[in-house]
Amino acid sequence: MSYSLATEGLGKSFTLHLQNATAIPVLEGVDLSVAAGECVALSGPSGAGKSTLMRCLYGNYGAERGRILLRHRGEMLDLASAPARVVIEARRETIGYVSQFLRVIPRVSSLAIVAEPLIARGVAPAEAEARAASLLTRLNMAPRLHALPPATFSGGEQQRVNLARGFAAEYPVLLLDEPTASLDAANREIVITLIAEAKGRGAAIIGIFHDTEVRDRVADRLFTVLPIADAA
Ligand SMILES: Nc1ncnc2c1ncn2[C@@H]1O[C@H](COP(=O)(O)OP(=O)(O)OP(=O)(O)O)[C@@H](O)[C@H]1O
Repeated sequence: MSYSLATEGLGKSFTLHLQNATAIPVLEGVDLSVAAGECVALSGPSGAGKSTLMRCLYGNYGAERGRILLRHRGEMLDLASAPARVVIEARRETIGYVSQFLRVIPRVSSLAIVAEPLIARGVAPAEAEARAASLLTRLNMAPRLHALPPATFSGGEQQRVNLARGFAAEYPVLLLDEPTASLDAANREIVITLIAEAKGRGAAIIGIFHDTEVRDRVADRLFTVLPIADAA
């Protein structure tokens, strides 16, 4: 089977520098894989390391051990050892990450935030903005909100801007961290549809879904992350 993203023996611990450099091991020997068109949901108890694993997959946290293999430009790229410029290129073209909270940039409109990844990839600004507007509208963001910076938006509105940005770009690999956490039932349904459409066009998706109904409807299988003491 060929995978869009796979980890081999991934390990990560945190070092608490202000507490005598105490090491907190979080991930050990993680072998996870996701194929094109598949959605894998990370499960496991609170504090087990699901968010840490997601951040390692996107390169926000460096992996201490193991490999993170991403199908990028037709070849398997090890994100764990790739130079920063290659990681940035992979993020532009291949792997997207919808975090739980939007990173708000002062004075930048919602439309520009959503269109930005498309423009970075070379899509003409007018087309990128049309696609951004269409996604925002699908997520029930009224046109008057498109021109506003999302700093003053509600939690659910900010999450929808973040989701529009992630889905508009049509990344081949998409990481979703609790994508429906702040949404009402109607918008939750739309996100479920967007995930199904992304799978349909061959995207590989890894998600954390605390809403078990959403998880059961979108996930093809679960990958359990266990606290290291339990896994040993
Ligand atoms: N930056 C950090 N520095 C030190 N410890 C951290 C850091 N980030 C996470 N941890 C610890 O790593 C462990 C895993 O945290 P993580 O947030 O990945 O868990 P999770 O499975 O996503 O939990 P939840 O389901 O509650 O969101 C926890 O014990 C947490 O306290």
